Amino acid sequence: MAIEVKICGLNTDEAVTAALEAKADFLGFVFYTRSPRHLPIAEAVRLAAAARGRARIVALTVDASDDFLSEIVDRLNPDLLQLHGRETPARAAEIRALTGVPVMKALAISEAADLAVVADYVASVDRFLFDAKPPRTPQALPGGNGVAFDWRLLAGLDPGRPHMLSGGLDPSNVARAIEISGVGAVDVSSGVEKMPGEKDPDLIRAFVRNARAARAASAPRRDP
Ligand SMILES: O=C(O)c1ccccc1N[C@@H]1O[C@H](COP(=O)(O)O)[C@@H](O)[C@H]1O
Repeated sequence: MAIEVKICGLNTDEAVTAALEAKADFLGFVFYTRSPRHLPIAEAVRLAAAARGRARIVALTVDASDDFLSEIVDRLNPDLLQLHGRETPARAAEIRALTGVPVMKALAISEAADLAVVADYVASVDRFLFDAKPPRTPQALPGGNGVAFDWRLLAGLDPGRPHMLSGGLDPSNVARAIEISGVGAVDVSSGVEKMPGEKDPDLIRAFVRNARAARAASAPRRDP
């Protein structure tokens, strides 16, 4: 079964076109003002128009308010909300009920014990995204830092929901990451950039190609 690929932090027509032509499955738009990939909602709506029906549209938020989430959903109509902050299981369930949009909760992983919280979230979310813990520096973002974790921690894991791997992936390591972790879906942001916030169409194409060429170790769960 084909590996699913999400390209996150898209902010130009050129990058959206590259992701769509490469047949990425998910296109991510970042709504977090501290990120170099942050977009005003109107610009995300414009960029996403080309993607609708060709790839799933993902809105990434970090501890967003009800008002902000409602505005994103009303205007962008995303297929998936990526919750990349400190949202609790109760808050994730609340967001899903408020918006009616499936949610993907990002969990920060550095050791096996970090996976214990999966059980707390499983009833409240539709997908998991396993990302590295951010560096302990004042300028570090909750994600998008280009930092990897030990992919072996995910080998053989069934979190009860479809899951994606992210954190420090790039065209040179994505196939190995898939083979070691056994995941059926991967997500990338900084690994397909020339500099923070500036996507490279060639790297986007190479990432999707190399992910699809990987030998998946396990049959991935599908949908939403
Ligand atoms: O990309 C961002 O700017 C971002 C900001 C805040 C939270 C998450 C963010 N991105 C997500 O982080 C992971 C890993 O990114 P990277 O490939 O290591 O750069 C990825 O899931 C992005 O969706």
